[in-house]
Amino acid sequence: MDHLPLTSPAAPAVAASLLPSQGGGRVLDAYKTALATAASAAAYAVMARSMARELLPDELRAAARWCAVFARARFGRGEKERHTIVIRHQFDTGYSENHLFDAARAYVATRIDPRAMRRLCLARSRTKEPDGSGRWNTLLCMEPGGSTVDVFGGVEFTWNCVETGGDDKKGKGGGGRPRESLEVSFDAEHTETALERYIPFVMSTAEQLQLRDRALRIFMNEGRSWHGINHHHPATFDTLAMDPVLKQSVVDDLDRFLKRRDYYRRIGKAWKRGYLLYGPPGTGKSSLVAAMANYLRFNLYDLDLSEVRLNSALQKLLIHMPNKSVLVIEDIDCCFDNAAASRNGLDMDPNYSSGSGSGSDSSDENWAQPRVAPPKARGITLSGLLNFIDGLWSTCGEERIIVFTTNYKDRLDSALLRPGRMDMHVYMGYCGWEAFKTLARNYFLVDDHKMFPEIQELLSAVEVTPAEVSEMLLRSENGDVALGILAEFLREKRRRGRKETKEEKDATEDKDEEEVAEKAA
Ligand SMILES: Nc1ncnc2c1ncn2[C@@H]1O[C@H](COP(=O)(O)OP(=O)(O)OP(=O)(O)O)[C@@H](O)[C@H]1O
Repeated sequence: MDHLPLTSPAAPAVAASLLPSQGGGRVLDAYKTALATAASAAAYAVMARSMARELLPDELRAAARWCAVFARARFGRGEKERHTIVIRHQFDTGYSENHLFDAARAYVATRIDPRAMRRLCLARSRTKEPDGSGRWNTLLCMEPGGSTVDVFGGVEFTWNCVETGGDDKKGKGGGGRPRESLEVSFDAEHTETALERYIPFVMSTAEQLQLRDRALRIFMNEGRSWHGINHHHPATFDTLAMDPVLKQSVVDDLDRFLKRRDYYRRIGKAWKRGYLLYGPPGTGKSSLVAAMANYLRFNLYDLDLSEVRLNSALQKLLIHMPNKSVLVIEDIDCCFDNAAASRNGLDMDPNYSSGSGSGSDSSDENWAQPRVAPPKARGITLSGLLNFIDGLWSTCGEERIIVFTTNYKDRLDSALLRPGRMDMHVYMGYCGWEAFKTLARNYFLVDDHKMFPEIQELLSAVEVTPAEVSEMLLRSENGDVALGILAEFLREKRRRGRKETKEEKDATEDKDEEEVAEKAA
């Protein structure tokens, strides 16, 4: 076999530099021999590669390639320095728990592939809520000796579960029992990423998981403190009957808010967001608040201002609200006393004409008529509340939502409607066709029905709240029957509406005639 020609452009230069002035003949020979040997080795390698390509099946070549990569990774790793962060279950004294260990364990549980583990530990614990109720948590953990790999920002982090100790010597607080640790290892060059980005990410992910799993609570004010009970309101954005575009815009707004911690810091604003929900009673304002709390997994703080007598009490309540919570003040239009009532020390405003009390009365068609008002806050003012929310309160906490609800947006103090005060105004209106379809799907799992065309037409002709529709749909478990009841209810509403319009028209005509007669007389 012929040797390959020596075509390397470097060769003549190298050869020239090797040419000594005397005895150069032997050196030159040796150089030529070396080059010829190298060239033939290269030629053999090329030939072997092309033979392998022809003779070996694809699978075998892929396996060989994998072995090469594995060997490189395995033996190459030895060359790289590895660093390890040890997260002990307990500190050395053995008395205090290491919360980072719990966070890491919860995080690693989400990264374990059970199929890749020969031994797994399954733990179930019951957490006691302050109201005495219990909650079960199930966690998949690694057993000592277990290992799993996580990739973050392109960097590989290897988690190991390690058990140490376990001898009979009763260490201080350790009781001689083995101690479990989680260790995370990575290439030394990624130490900064590990400490500054990965570990904070592990902790925030664990916090999110904990938020997701925790039982939500609703707190109500009594005197100067909050009292909470578990919050099981079933409303979610899926069950809420409202205009789909508006619903999506509320969800998007909440999502944006959650992601904007750094943004709020950068622009120097408190990380809070205000929503004003308005519309007739029974249109779902309270349900929307519950859906928001369920969506965010935030606890609800339902502030009854009639219980608050002094500004100092209000401030104490607000300061004691933790982060990640929703503050709701319902019927804000009737929370603050007017000056006259204040002077008289009255709790009730006889001229009150809000349609809503503390709960909703869906069948009340006279919601705009005068009623007995709920007690009002005395000693505190709306501007005092708003100033506190915008001022001190916003500096002592973050990630908070404030919701005000009202049946009468037009009666609200201009201070509340000022741009920048309530970030989003959401109108909760009468039940439209899309909202009805959500209710029908919720109640009877139907997307279509022979009665739908008539109901659609009736809904466009009458004003009916989602609460009224829900009430009709609840009257029977049989969808055909319930939709029939609803259609009859809507027909009756339309009949009454027409009659009232006719009576009003007749009355106006009578009045006009009377006036004409009087003028003629
Ligand atoms: N948009 C809606 N979607 C689903 N259910 C609704 C909706 N609106 C009302 N409901 C039903 O009616 C009940 C009362 O509604 P909700 O209390 O949310 O209305 P509201 O507008 O807050 O009334 P109020 O102004 O009187 O406080 C809810 O528990 C729910 O069953």
